[in-house]
Amino acid sequence: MGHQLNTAAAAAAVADESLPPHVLIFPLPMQGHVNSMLKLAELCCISGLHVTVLLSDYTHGRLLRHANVKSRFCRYSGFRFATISDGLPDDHPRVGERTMDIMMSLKNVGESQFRNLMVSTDRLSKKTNIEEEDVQRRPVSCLIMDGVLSFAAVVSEEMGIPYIYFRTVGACSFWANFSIQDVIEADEVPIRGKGEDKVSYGNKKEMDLLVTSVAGMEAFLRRRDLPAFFRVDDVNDPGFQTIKTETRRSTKARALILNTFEDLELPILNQIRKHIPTLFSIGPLHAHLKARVAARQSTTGPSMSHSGSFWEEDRSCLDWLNSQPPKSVIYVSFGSVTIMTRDELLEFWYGLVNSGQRFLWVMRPDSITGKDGESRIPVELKEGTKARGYLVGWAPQEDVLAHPAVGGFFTHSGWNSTLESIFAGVPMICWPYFADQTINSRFVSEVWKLGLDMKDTCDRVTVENMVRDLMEVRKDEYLKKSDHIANLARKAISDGGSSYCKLDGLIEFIRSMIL
Ligand SMILES: O=c1ccn([C@@H]2O[C@H](COP(=O)(O)OP(=O)(O)O[C@H]3O[C@H](CO)[C@@H](O)[C@H](O)[C@H]3O)[C@@H](O)[C@H]2O)c(=O)[nH]1
Ligand SMILES: C[C@H]1CC[C@@H]2C(C(=O)O)=CO[C@@H](O)[C@@H]21
Repeated sequence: MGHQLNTAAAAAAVADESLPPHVLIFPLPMQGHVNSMLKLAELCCISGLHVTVLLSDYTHGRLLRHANVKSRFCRYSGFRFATISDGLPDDHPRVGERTMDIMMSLKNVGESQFRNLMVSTDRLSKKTNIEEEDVQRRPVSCLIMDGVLSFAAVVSEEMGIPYIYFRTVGACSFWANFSIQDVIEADEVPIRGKGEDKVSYGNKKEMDLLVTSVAGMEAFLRRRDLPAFFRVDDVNDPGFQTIKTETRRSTKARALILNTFEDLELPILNQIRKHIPTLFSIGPLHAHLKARVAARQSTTGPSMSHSGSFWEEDRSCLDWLNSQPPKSVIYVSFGSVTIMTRDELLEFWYGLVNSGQRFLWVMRPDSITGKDGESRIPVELKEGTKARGYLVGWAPQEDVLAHPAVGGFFTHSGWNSTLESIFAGVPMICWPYFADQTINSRFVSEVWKLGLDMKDTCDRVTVENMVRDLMEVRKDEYLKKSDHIANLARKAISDGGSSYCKLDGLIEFIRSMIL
């Protein structure tokens, strides 16, 4: 009997060894983070790894309702989701300023849930509560976690699981956050003299001063361009402090993944590499995934979209775009988190209509504060929109940006939107709302020269002038520059390109962790 048991154990051990590495991917449960981490998850599946993606129950529900995640991932037998709670009630808005609650709440409730899940499933080698099929997999051999969820690193260290950080923002924002202590010591925050609201935050003269303490950005980074986390009255602000410590903790991980490419952010990546030498820049992930899927298509059948949307995509806008002239439409979308007042909405709307340009505008159902019905929309806006505009609640954004009729993007400068626009060769007008967006927009306008930065203003005349500038007056100049950088992005994800090679390197790195 003893011998039989030993033989069974030995057989299981042999079976285990032949199993692929098992990666646990754990994004902050927000649209922008889940989008890019699901792309990485699919790339890992394509490379033959077993993958578990850990989401909040809330986010998982949104994906099941509105995205094709079931059909998208059922092609990979080693893939599955697991869930925990984000600690917020279902009716919490999870948008606007209250988005920070997601990170802060998970910080409080995440660690014990994560530990329980890992222990009760023997590091996810056993079936979880939401799983339908039981697939044999080894215990998690590597954790790839969002770079702001360091409580997961604590559990990982306890269990001896190697971990890698994936920060879903650009290198520019990561590096500014990494430099927070230097900026505080140089007395460049807090900004003294406050404006009355978010748009007019800070004393204008101080906000326009150059920041001297973020290495490599001295020539162009103004205080108003620092990630919006810096907009605090007190440097001990809990959100600001959390961003500082989470970012600094990245040095403890085995490696850092960024969704960017070498030709886009090389000088900043080199700054980061002085502190974190093992850095995999593997983006733009949305395009990288498409390229790798296309490369294996001949053996695996027809292509499928890679939607991870939390809202239903309204594809009718693609039909509308089909009937518009080439590069004539400005696409307007402020991502999944931005909210605006009714006054701001009207300023944008007048500006767009008065510019005389065609526009496709994503008005997310939960994005207007104090909304009180369509009846109060002035008739000239209704008519201008009927003549040259199209409104949707949520769009298939990657397809929209790739459409030949789109010639500009009015964006909030979320990092995914920025990369998607760069890859599609579409120039931008930036109206950053919070977080990393304020620095992304500075890089778009001053470093890459791909468009205009409208930060800290919101009036119809500025909107009208900027839309005209982008779509008419300086159209050729911006298109030429955008085309050049789009080519570099294409090169990065092609066979032998920087992101392509670094992704192969990352997969090898993960494989080496089970030896
Ligand atoms: O109608 C729409 C609008 C957006 N998207 C997609 O939604 C994602 C939005 O991501 P992003 O542009 O990064 O903006 P946020 O949703 O605001 O993302 C959060 O996460 C990002 C990554 O960390 C940060 O850069 C942002 O500041 C933060 O707000 C993109 O992939 C878009 O393609 C759609 O599919 N349809
Ligand atoms: C809600 C924000 C907390 C941190 C995230 C972030 C980052 O720098 O990683 C940027 O903006 C938001 O996506 C997140």
